[in-house]
Amino acid sequence: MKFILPYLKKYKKDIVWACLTISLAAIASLWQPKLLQQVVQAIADDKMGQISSLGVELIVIALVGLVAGALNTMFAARIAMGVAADIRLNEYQKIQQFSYGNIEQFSAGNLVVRLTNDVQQVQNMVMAIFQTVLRIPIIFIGALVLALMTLPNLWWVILVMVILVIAISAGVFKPMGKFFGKIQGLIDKTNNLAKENLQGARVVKSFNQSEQEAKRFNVAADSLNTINIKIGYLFGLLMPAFMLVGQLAIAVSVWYVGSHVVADPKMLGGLTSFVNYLMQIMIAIVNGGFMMTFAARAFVSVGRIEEVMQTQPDLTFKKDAPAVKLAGSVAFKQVSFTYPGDSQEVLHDISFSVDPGEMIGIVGATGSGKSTVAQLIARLFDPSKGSVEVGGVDLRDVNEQSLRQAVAYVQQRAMLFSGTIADNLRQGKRDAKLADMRKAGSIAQAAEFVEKYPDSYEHQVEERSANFSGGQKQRLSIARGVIGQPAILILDDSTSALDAQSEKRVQAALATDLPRTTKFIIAEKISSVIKADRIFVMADGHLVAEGSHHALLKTSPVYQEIYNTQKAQEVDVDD
Ligand SMILES: Nc1ncnc2c1ncn2[C@@H]1O[C@H](COP(=O)(O)OP(=O)(O)OP(=O)(O)O)[C@@H](O)[C@H]1O
Repeated sequence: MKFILPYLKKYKKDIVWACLTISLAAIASLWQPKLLQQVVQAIADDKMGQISSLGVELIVIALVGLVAGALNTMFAARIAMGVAADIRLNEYQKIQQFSYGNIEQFSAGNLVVRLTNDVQQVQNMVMAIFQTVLRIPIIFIGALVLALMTLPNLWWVILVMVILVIAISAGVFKPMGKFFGKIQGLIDKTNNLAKENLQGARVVKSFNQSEQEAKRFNVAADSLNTINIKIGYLFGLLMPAFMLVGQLAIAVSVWYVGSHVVADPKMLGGLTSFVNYLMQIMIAIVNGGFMMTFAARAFVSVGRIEEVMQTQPDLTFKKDAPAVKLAGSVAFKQVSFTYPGDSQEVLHDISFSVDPGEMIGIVGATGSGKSTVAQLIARLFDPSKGSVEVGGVDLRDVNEQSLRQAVAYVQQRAMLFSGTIADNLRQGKRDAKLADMRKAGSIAQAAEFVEKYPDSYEHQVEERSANFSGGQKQRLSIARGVIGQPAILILDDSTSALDAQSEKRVQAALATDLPRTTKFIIAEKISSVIKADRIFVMADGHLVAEGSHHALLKTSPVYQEIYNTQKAQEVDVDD
């Protein structure tokens, strides 16, 4: 609750209105039995003249209750949806501040559930507070007092009924609350399985894994089903048990009134409202039980959202760092690195320095640390030991905007966002004009297919860029990388899906059009880096050699081995 209170402040007026309308609706439903009692009494006393005015009163009260109830739903919905939207926005903004490491720590799927499903649970709870919870004490106390005032001799019927209803509620709602808690986790699991399966639909189909996947999904869905069935059983028990208690209370009341009505004829009218109040008391207790299980589920979600909000980004940029135009030099000073949450160091004591405009190739076996080096230059992580400098500035002291303008990192897995091609290119240069896009498209060899579309750069990119081939996606992400003419461009295996001819054309265009840009070309194939000024050779997280292709062939056994293996595989090494 402490977490939600600040969010409620904004909706003070709606809260006042919600409280007023819910009170009015509750009072109306307490009033109705009294009027009914008077109607019955009028019939018993043969005072038919009173019936029509009582009828009008009944209709007015019912209408007041109806309108108040409808207005209350409107105010409660406004508060609940407003609070949920504010929490969602704050949580989203918080996630935006997260480092890559923070996001990996939670996992992207988990964060999505915390942003959607968990916020929905909080929204449901806020709605319930202003629609139901406030009504419970008014109805409970009001109906109790009015029932006692109506037939005071039957106080013991009320007491026994309340004790029985509370006992049943405690017995049923406690396990139900536990089951609801488990449901949240199981929904996460089935969602994740379905998401993974659908995203990997091609792999599932090509490896004929549909049956296997269906079995995996069935196991999770069965657990969810089992819990839902258990909840169903509890509900199945709950309603008849309450009904039994209610009917017994009514039967006892009728029997009691029946045996005393001759002595006190007014008891007959009282019986109708007494029975009604008994039901209202029972429903108030049952609703209280429901609200408690509901709240238990919502509190789990509040905890999960709070966890996100309280997580400190493990990588922040100095707010007072001056914005400068960073030069294209890069220096690693005794850099070692361990991924957050891992214990194994993946880069060991790496030092090098690169001058502006140099073209650096990075080669090495898979898992040798090439991409990790790239991620440290782009400051997706900070080194565990040592320092990384760009343009002579330690990245821990750099201005974020300056770094993002200076370094363009085209990642191994091309990732485009839904929207248009132009929207994606503008991520690399906010105010990019058509001419900039054409230039970038031509460097990345993307113009040849983009400009064939009738809508050219306004062509739509579907969700997960499903309407582009792997090579097209790579070309577009290279175009996004070069469009801002960065001081440093990192191509992390970004041409792996391009044919040899296109790759050569990209490299030639980079050399002519971005001559002053420092380029890091990470590649599996030596042919991709053969023209680099220097090639860095990585092995098991160490920088084991550096030099030109010819020099390395003479001096580096690791490089020779890579070269010979690729040559043996008849990879076209254009020597
Ligand atoms: N996000 C991560 N969390 C934990 N460990 C990671 C992460 N990314 C990479 N690693 C580990 O760090 C080491 C270096 O990985 P890196 O991706 O830098 O290698 P690479 O040389 O680029 O490989 P490849 O050529 O296959 O892309 C590997 O052992 C890898 O398992």
